[in-house]
Amino acid sequence: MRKLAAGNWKMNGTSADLAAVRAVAEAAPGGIDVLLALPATLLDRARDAGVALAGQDCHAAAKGAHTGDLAAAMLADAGATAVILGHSERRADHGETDDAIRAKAEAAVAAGLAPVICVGETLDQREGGRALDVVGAQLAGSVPDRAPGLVVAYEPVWAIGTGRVPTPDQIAEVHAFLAGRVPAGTRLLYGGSVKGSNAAEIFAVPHVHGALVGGASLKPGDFAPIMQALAAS
Ligand SMILES: O=C(CO)COP(=O)(O)O
Repeated sequence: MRKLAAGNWKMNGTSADLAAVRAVAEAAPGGIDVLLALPATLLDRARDAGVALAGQDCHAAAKGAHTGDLAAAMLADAGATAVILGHSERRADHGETDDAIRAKAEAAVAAGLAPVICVGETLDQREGGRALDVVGAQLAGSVPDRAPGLVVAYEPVWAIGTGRVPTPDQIAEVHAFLAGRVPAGTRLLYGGSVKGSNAAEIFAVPHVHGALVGGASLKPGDFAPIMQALAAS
């Protein structure tokens, strides 16, 4: 299975950052896939930068009266080949449910986009011993029956943007659990405070096929060592 280094720029990036997209493309080592989930406003302008692109959300409908939303086919038309769905920030900020995420994923598949579906427990849920129950329910509820190119990202909410990273054993437990529940060929990414300094340790964990990187994907100098660690893993 080809490994995948994915960057999630979240609500960051303007035309001034297109040079960073090109720099990531240039720094990408051979042998791994690299994917940047840019703000939708940059997708079309980055389509010739030499790196695969993803959206960060899409609507479940193909078109229509949904002010401010984007259809999966619009993202594909702008150059995306994948879309992140069900990120914990969207689950929290927009009240996205597993049902809604599954409907979006079905729309993404219909438009030819690979869905990158995020799951992950909060700190309360982990401390309550419910991490596997939570990610298992999110997975069962949000992954469609048919999803070519499916990627699942395990992103513990308490590790996102905090500098806190689960132990390799904690990541291994969740990834082994997910590996037993996803279709064959599904890549499993870890996300949450991945940096150049911890990437090699994370990529050595069984059933970790790459990373979904937030903050450290914004600067090519931070993302390059993560890509290199993945290529070397
Ligand atoms: O949410 C994330 C990627 O989707 C992770 O963000 P950080 O790498 O900034 O912790």
